[in-house]
Amino acid sequence: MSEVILEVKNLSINFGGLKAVDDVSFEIKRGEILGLLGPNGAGKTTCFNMISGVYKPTGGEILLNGMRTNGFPPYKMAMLGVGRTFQVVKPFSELSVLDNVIVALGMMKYGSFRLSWRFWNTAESRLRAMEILRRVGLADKAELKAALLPLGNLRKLEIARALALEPKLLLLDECFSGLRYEEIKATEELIMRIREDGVSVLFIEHNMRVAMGLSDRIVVLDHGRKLAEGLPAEISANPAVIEAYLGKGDCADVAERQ
Ligand SMILES: Nc1ncnc2c1ncn2[C@@H]1O[C@H](COP(=O)(O)OP(=O)(O)OP(=O)(O)O)[C@@H](O)[C@H]1O
Repeated sequence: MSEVILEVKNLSINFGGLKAVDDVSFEIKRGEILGLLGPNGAGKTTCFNMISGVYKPTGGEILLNGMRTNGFPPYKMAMLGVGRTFQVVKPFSELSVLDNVIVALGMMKYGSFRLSWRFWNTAESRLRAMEILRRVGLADKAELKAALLPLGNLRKLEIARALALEPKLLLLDECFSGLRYEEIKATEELIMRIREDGVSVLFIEHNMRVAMGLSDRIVVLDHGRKLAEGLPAEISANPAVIEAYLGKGDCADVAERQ
């Protein structure tokens, strides 16, 4: 587990006078699960937006497999192996679960939704999409309209669509949010299986128990800056982390774990 997939060096972005991300550095190795934590407004999603090409950093560097990708557009980052899910799930709700994955496969092949219709309904695309749905545990829902799925399955569909891009790095933005206990367990197992396939996972999570249990390492942001980095046990015992959370009345169970 020593090959570095993503390196973020002194990453910064300003929105007007606000330093939303300020001099943040960390790296992720192949097959590693890294938790990105921090109170509301800490800059976590903004980091995702820079890594996935939505925002261009105003300072610092993003290196994917050693290649500088600052300012690359999202489709290019997807082609280079950065898959992503969103805090708010965004399936094509009128399409079936299977067709949602087929569209994502077309994106992988053609780089645009406009052209991905070419991939539609080929035997190859259906087979591949079913394989991905089996991987995430949604094969029996393939023909259902996405709009009919409950949140837990919608989040699995988001992960399926990201997997269609055959990512080397998967960014998961609060993929446990709103899930029931059994759904959380199933999603944790899914992420562990994804990692076993050699994919690196960077995930944003507010639920401390989930973050501590799933992460190999954790990076904590606060007010755009890196507050701490370490093993889950080190993070849960870190006074600065406890203060950042308790100060905001958030995630009090960091302290409980000591
Ligand atoms: N496009 C933007 N324009 C202006 N300010 C922004 C923009 N995107 C994010 N911000 C600001 O940057 C800061 C960091 O936001 P971000 O969404 O990255 O935080 P977060 O850690 O993901 O928070 P949460 O846990 O609530 O999702 C916030 O103050 C936010 O209002």
